[in-house]
Amino acid sequence: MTRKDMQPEGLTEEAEGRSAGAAAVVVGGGLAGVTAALALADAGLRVTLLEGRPRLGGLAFSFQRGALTVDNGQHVYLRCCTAYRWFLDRIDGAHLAPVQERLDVPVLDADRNRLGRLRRTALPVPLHLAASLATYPHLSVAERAKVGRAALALKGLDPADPVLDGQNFGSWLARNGQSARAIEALWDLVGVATLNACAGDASLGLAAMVFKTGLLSEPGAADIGWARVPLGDLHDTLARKALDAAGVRTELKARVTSISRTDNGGWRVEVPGETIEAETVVLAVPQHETHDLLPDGALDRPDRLLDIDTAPILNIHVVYDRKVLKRPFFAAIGTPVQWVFDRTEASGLTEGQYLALSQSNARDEIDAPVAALRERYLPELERLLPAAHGAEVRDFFVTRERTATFAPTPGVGRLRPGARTKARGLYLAGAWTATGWPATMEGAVRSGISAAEAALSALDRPRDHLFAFEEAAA
Ligand SMILES: Cc1cc2nc3c(=O)[nH]c(=O)nc-3n(C[C@H](O)[C@H](O)[C@H](O)COP(=O)(O)OP(=O)(O)OC[C@H]3O[C@@H](n4cnc5c(N)ncnc54)[C@H](O)[C@@H]3O)c2cc1C
Repeated sequence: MTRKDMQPEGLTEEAEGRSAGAAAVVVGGGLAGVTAALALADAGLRVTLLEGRPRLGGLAFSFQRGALTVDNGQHVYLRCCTAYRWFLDRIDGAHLAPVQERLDVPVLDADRNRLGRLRRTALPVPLHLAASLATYPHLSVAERAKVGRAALALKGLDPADPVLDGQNFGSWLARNGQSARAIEALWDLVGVATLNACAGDASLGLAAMVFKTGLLSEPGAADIGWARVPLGDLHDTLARKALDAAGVRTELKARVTSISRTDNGGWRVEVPGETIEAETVVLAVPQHETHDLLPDGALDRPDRLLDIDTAPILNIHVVYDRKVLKRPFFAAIGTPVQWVFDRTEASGLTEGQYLALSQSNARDEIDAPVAALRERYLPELERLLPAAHGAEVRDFFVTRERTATFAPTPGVGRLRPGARTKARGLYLAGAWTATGWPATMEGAVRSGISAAEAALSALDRPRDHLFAFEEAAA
């Protein structure tokens, strides 16, 4: 195959000048696709990134609502999310989404009107959480002791064990002496936000992955990081800047309609108005879109992709005329409210306070009318935040992500394919692929790196520049 055969059509002279070598097309400009595109370009490939929407960032994006810049959903990550942190560094955005110095989560019990803290010390694992657990007011002394024992039992599990994937986390917690209260006030408090499912609906393998890595790998592993700017500043603006600098040709509003083999064994990628040929294709779109675009024979059981269910996340946005919350965020129990973040500064609001409520595992409410959500949540916020009494609500709106994550149900692990397919030169990426992680930004970035690694290895290209999971996590 000649080099000309492999050149994307319509490349500007400038882009052509910057890029050299084999051509790759990445389909999907979420975190997985952007990561794959950067990693391939950094290895010297001539990369075209095709994104159907008018922006990059996929499921983690921002939009304008009048003067307010709103994130579609509050996103956090943990210090143990080493690949996402690498990504932030790579796009020069780490300083805009810093990690708290030490894990510190205020937990408000609405029924008992009590504040607890989940904090860590600098002591080694598992002592780093011992003091906090010993004084956690939302659990009885007996429950705290049992939580400690369950945490140690969890430490002995291997999240990659396929047997665990088929088991139910809720049943495991019950078998390990966890009360309904301990599940609500601790396990689900963390688990629902990270897995997007309650313990009773989650795979033990994925839950073990989250709790082992987050709470039991290193003292600082669960320190929380979040963007102090709109998500779009990171995942769209800075990502685009990095892609441009790496010589990637990025096309927005370019929805791929088909991927097929060329006569010379490469790939033909169709977008309305253009056909692009390439030796390597990374398909970094959600599982259902992957199923629709996947060429015949690429996976043994493509229909299995359709069995990977999705789970919704609801975000409720409230703008008050005054400050009602002093902390940057808190979690709540004894109320439908889950996690609440102060987004005032990030959104550009200059007067009053803007709170974003992140409601995971939101199947029951994802389609509820705004008026019903308003009636339900404003009184709950007043119960949690006394300063909200008498404050004027200047704006109340919701964002609904019906397919926010894949559902981490028991058995989902065997449905998730890896980066390699049976079709030479075609690779899969996306948070839903077999990363070992739940659907997270970390999983998305890892999947993009895995796809690039597989592609570069097949092309016999250097891979030293790629983020190395284990080393960086150590
Ligand atoms: C409300 C919400 C809150 C969340 N909270 C957190 C959190 O706190 N922490 C965390 O780590 N994760 C969180 N997540 C999950 C995280 O956002 C996702 O796991 C991650 O962004 C997925 O990235 P991705 O690249 O795998 O997929 P996507 O973001 O889905 O990207 C796929 C891209 O492919 C594009 N595409 C689809 N079809 C085509 C086509 N035919 N042609 C071209 N392009 C196409 C889509 O437009 C999209 O941009 C949250 C998600 C949501 C929705």
